[in-house]
Amino acid sequence: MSNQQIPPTKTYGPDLDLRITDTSLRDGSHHKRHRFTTAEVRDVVTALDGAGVPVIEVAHGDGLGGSSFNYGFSTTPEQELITTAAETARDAKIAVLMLPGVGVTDDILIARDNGAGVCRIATHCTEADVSAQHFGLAREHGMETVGFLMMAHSQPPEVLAAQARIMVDAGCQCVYVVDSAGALVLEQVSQRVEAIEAEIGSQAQIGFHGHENLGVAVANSIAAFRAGAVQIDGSARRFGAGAGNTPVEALVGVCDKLGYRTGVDFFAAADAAEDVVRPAMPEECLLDRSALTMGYAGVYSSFLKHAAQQAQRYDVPEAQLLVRAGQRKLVGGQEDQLIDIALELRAERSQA
Ligand SMILES: C[C@H](O)CC(=O)C(=O)O
Ligand SMILES: [Mn+2]
Repeated sequence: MSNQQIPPTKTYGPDLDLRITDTSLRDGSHHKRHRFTTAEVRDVVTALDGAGVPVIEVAHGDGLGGSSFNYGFSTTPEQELITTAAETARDAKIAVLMLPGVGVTDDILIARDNGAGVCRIATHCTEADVSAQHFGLAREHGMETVGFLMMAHSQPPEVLAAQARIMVDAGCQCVYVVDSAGALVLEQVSQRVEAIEAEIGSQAQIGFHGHENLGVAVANSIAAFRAGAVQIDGSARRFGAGAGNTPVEALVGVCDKLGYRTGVDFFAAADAAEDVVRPAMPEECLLDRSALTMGYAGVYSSFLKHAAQQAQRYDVPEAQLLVRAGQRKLVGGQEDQLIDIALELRAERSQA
C-alpha cells in the first residue's frame, strides 16, 4: 500500500479495494460474432481464474437469449458455454448478462442451474423499470445481482441516479454506470458515480463498465473507483465491442502502481491476455476511425460490426453511418435502423 497516493473513498471489502469482472467471454462475443467454442471458454476461464480474476462473465454478446437473426446466431448455445465455464472455474464466480425482452426469466434460472452465480440485468439508462422482476427472481434463487444502466453518456447524472434508485429498490446489489459508447471522459464518469452514490448511499454498490473508443477506459475506470465505484469491468486484451473494453491486464497494472488491491496477478493476467485470449480473438480490437467515431458520436459499441456490414452492403461510408446513428440516439435493440440510415445515405448520394 506504500504507493497509494489517493486512498479510495470506498472499498469492495476487507481484502479487495475493487472487484474486477472480466467480460471478454460476453462483450468479446460481439467482436467474435458470437462464435465462441467450449474449448475457448475452458482455456480462457482457466487462465483468468488462475490469474485471480474474481468474476468472469459468459453469454451471447447481447445477453441470454441474444442468439437470433437480429443480433447474430451463436455457434455454440450460450448455456453450454456457461456450463463449461462454471465447471472449469475453481475460484471465480461466473456471471451472466440479460436484457429483459431479449432474454426471459427462464433463461436466468437455467443459467443459475448451469452454475452462474451473478445475474447482471441490463437496460437502456432511462428504462430501469423493466428490470424490476428480474432482480427479485435472481435474489430469490440465491444469485448476486448487478444492474447495467447502458448508454450512460446519454443522460445527465441526476437521471442516472433516479434510475439507479429503481434498480436498487427492486433488489439490485450493484448499479453499473455503463459507458456503452465509450463516450464518457473522466469527470463525466465520476460525476455520474457521485450522483448515484448520493442517491443510494450504502444500500448497494456502484460499478463501471468502460469501452476504449476514445482511449481513456483505464483512466475512466480509475476515476469511477476514486468516486466510489467498487466493481469494475474489463476484458483481457480489450476483447469487446467497438475498440474493446478496459484492458484488464493494464487496469491491474495501473491499480498495482496506485496501491489499489484487485487480487489479480499482473503477470498472470498479461500472460492470459497474450497467450490465451488473443488466440481466441478473430483480430485485435482496433482503436481505428470507426471505433473513434463511435466514442466521439456516442454510438453503442456493439453496433460496430452491424454498421460495417450495412456500410458494405449498401456501399455507403461507415463513419457517416455511425455519425447518424449517434444523431438519432439509437439504443441497443435498434440495430435494424442502421439499414434505414444506410438507405437514407444512398438516396442522398443518388440525388446529389
Ligand atoms: C448488451 C451490451 O453489449 C451491454 C454492454 O456491454 C454495453 O452496453 O456496453
Ligand atoms: Mn460493453
